Amino acid sequence: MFELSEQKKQLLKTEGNLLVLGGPGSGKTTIALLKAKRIIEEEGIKRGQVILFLSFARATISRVEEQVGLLISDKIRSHLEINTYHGFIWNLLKCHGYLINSNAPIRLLPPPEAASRFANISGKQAREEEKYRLFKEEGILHFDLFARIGADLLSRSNALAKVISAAYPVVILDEFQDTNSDEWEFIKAIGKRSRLIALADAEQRIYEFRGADPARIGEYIKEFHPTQFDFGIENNRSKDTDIVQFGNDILSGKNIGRKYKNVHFLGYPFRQGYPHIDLKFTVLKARKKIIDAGRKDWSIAVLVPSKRLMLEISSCFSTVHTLANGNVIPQIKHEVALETAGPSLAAILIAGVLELGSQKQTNADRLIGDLCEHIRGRKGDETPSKADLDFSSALLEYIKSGKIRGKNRQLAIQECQRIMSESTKIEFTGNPGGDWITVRNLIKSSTSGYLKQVENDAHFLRLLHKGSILSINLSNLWKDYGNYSGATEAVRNALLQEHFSTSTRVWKGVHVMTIHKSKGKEFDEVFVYEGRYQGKIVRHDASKKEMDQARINLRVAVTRAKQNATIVTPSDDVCILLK
Ligand SMILES: Nc1ncnc2c1ncn2[C@@H]1O[C@H](COP(=O)(O)OP(=O)(O)OP(=O)(O)O)[C@@H](O)[C@H]1O
Repeated sequence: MFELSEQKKQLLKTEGNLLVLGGPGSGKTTIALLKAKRIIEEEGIKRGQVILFLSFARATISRVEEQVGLLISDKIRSHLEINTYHGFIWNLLKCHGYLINSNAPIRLLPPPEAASRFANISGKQAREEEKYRLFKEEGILHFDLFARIGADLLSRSNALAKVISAAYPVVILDEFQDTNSDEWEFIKAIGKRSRLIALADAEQRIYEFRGADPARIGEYIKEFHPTQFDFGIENNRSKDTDIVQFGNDILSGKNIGRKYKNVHFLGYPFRQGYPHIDLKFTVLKARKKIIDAGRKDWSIAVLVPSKRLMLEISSCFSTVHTLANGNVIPQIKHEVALETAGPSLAAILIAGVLELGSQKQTNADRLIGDLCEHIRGRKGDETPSKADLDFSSALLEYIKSGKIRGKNRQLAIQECQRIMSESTKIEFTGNPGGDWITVRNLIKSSTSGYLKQVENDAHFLRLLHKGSILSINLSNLWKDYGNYSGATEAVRNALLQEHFSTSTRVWKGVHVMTIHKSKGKEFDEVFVYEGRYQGKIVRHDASKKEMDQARINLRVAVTRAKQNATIVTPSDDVCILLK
């Protein structure tokens, strides 16, 4: 079992609210779970009472679950709930939402549909107002409002707040430094009666853009008077390496000119036509070394500053390259955390064709409507381009007036009509996987770029594997009706379930993700990669604030490594934090 420092042993004995500070890998999550274990086993917890471990992201939860598996027996596991703010608050609202909104039941606005609905509302203020209006007037809840509405609920109903705190007497707050103002309001409300254990590292604050505030830890101290513990630079993740030291030195710039054990730097040259091939070689080499050493359950992460670079790397890893000298560079099997809006909206469109086609009905307007949703919402939180917005507005106008101008727009309409008509001629088989691909291929046959984009996005959907809930539900529809009537609803439900599911994901093999997504995770080998033209860790002309944020981001990235961290940067334009 783990050996604990005196300070950690002391923490286990301390009652009341706690603030647990410490650098990357200092053991904050681990000690919080051990504390939960002790509370459950020794301090006594009543039947039905649960310790809540609150995290921001589902991906972090799977990492925490891994640790729970090592530390906590199944017997006491039932007294521990690990959930996201979204998941926990949604459960509250499902049961008690009527207390703050008479539009019962409250309906959720899933992120992909929200993206499409908000596509042409510009300005933060206007978007916020529309979110509130939707909730107040129509009872439709945008995901961004969860924490604020949850806080409202607890502060308005004393009786409910008492019930919740009786059920959750202790709440552990993971990554507390990244708490935004709405989440803070929620914490203040629940902390009135429940004990709080906040885990934080101010220097891992990488969500300032979504409202994380440097003053938050101070506010917590003022409000809850916690007993404080600081594990400083204790390093349990990458023992006997200088990885944490390097991470800390990056913050002040002390790293320049120094060497660090197990921290490597690699410059890559410009290679016409093969932009990321050096990274690919490097990862292949690292993977081979691990496999040759007979290691099982290994993990490698490639962490990049931007989503666009992540997609480029993923596509490079998925390609078999043949070099000028005839050498063949194989694919690298990997996982990539893709934006889910595009694939989700593509799935809704495909389900619509499946649903109508299998009933021998055509309704091209519905397909055109689904195509508009996809065009407007496929980039998630990013606003679509003006061209895309204009295109989708023209199609929507066509649905109303039957009029459309412009070659590409007419083509999209004709293609929707053709696809609908062709879909009624398909002999569907009742095998959801096969029928899904038949529809996808029909869409692929389109000559309209916008429909091709749907087909492209649909490849990244991971909902329809054998045995999945969606696959079973579609099979059941077929059994009941002999067609796929209700397929769209089934897909929407599956997408929502996916959003709240906290099923454990195993972080093994090669992963490509943004630095932001890597927070709270750990991998054997980490490659932090920056692009040549875009996806820089920091721009040359960055402001002081941007530079400080980039230092924090780079520290988070390298300290995800257990064994080796390698920073890969263009050799003729080395990252300015390294020189
Ligand atoms: N006392 C200990 N002895 C040995 N290993 C430990 C100990 N505490 C934690 N570890 C291991 O060190 C790693 C990092 O621990 P943990 O995730 O708890 O740190 P953290 O402070 O939450 O990290 P971060 O802030 O980077 O997310 C984990 O693999 C964990 O199993």
